[in-house]
Amino acid sequence: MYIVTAEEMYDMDHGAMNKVGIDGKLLMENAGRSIAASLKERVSKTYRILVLAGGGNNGGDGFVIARTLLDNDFDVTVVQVVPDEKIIGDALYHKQLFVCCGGNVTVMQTVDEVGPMISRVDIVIDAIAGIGMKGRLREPLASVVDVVNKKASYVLSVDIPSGLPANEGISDFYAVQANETLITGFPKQSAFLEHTAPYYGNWQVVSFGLPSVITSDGAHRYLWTEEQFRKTIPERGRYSHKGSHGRGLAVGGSAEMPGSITMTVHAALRTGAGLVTAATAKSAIPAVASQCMEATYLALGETNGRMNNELPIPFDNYDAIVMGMGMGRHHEARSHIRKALEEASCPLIVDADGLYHLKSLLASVKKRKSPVVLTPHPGEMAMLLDKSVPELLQKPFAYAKMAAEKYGVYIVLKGPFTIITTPDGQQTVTTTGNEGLAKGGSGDVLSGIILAMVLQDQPIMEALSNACFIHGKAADMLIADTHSVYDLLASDLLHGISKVYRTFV
Ligand SMILES: NC(=O)C1=CN([C@@H]2O[C@H](COP(=O)(O)OP(=O)(O)OC[C@H]3O[C@@H](n4cnc5c(N)ncnc54)[C@H](O)[C@@H]3O)[C@@H](O)[C@H]2O)[C@@H](O)CC1
Ligand SMILES: [K+]
Repeated sequence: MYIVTAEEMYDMDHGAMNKVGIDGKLLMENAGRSIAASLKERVSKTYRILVLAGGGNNGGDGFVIARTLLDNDFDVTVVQVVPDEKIIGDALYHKQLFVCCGGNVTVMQTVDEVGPMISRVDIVIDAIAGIGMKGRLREPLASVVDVVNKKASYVLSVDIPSGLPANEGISDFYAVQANETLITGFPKQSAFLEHTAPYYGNWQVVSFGLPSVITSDGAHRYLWTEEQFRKTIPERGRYSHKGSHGRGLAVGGSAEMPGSITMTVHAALRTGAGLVTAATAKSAIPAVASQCMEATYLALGETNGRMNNELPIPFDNYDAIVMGMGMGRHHEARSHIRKALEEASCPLIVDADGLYHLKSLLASVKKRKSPVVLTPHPGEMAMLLDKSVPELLQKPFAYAKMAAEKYGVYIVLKGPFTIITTPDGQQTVTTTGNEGLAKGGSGDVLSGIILAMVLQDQPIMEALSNACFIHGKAADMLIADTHSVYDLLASDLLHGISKVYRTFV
């Protein structure tokens, strides 16, 4: 499923109308009918429904919903929150159909009238404004939204909560707080941003009949769902052997932080890597080995329990490498990262402290022939780009794309909505996971899962998307079953990986 900006959605709408020749009135009919059909399935006819219709096509959708529900004997009325002259084109056509079918439209004179009407009904359908909103909602519509937010017992928004921007990068808005949103066509960027997503409530996508010849044109952002995971997860051949599933290397950890690399190698093995070696400070090895018997070890020279660069790492012996977790920010650790960039001819994944070192080496990354994957959380991404975290979170899609293209890297920008970007700017989003992951060690487990997935026979973009899906889904399955968001530990995720495989593969 694509994730779109308002402009991309309009391009598809216009393509359907101008290239294919589908009438806009028909698209509006489809959109409204899909939403009414969803309501009909689950709402009792004893419920009173009020549609708030604005002046654009979003309001037009509202008239179709009202007409369809009325035809199905629902108790539905429409309050038109803009004057008559603002209802034009396809929306006017559908308003007239509603009225001809016996529908009742009240044109709002003052905002004060709206409160009592909202208080009398069970469901408010918010068709005030859609993706055509420009800037902050003006009066009197802002006051109407205020009344909806204060008085409505249940709000269903059409396409997008009115007042909410569809695109990233906008912080000044006043919007409906929906209980649910039925999105027409494709989800908009704002459904995947921390500061705007909560306004949607629960959301689902409904179709308005866009032909696929139009939708496949030029979209470059996708939601990575369970369906994609099932379709793309590589099969494990009956006659495969450990070498078929890759030799992975994880470089990190120290005497003081042996847990990070332990979780990484353990997660990589649990996810399906054939062979995994942990390269860490010599004195950390007993602690790591006691927790993970299946890994092999490469003892690195150390100073005060932290790796130094006395002993070289044979980077070329591996099929993929992950570096950084718990390795420390001292300069000897940096020289291992530099060497890996120069010498390793396999995919290189850089996480945690490794990202800190990489900042000064970014210019040389593009010269590498084999892929580099960066796995920052927003703080690390902000550090890499010299931005503040709030700045980054306003426009994560744009910043990730800009950095991935500029440095020629894959970026896994971690968060409640993880955005994965390829060097040519394609993006996927995974939405699995929960607040139980907000604990030390979660990222180390993800690094291991990523290492294992990159080692399998699949394109890197799919490997990264599947890895993020598994990591989040493991957490979701654990809190649905044996754990809660409070007690979940990163090491519990290792068992969650098994649950994900047993359920979805
Ligand atoms: N063929 C299509 O284009 C389809 C469009 N659909 C619907 O149409 C919507 C987009 O329609 P439109 O482009 O007409 O735009 P909207 O319906 O989102 O709203 C634009 C209206 O809001 C007003 N407005 C803009 N900025 C404002 C502000 N800051 N304060 C107050 N009023 C403001 C405009 O004057 C206009 O009346 C989608 O969200 C979707 O619901 C669907 O029906 C599917 C088909
Ligand atoms: K709306």
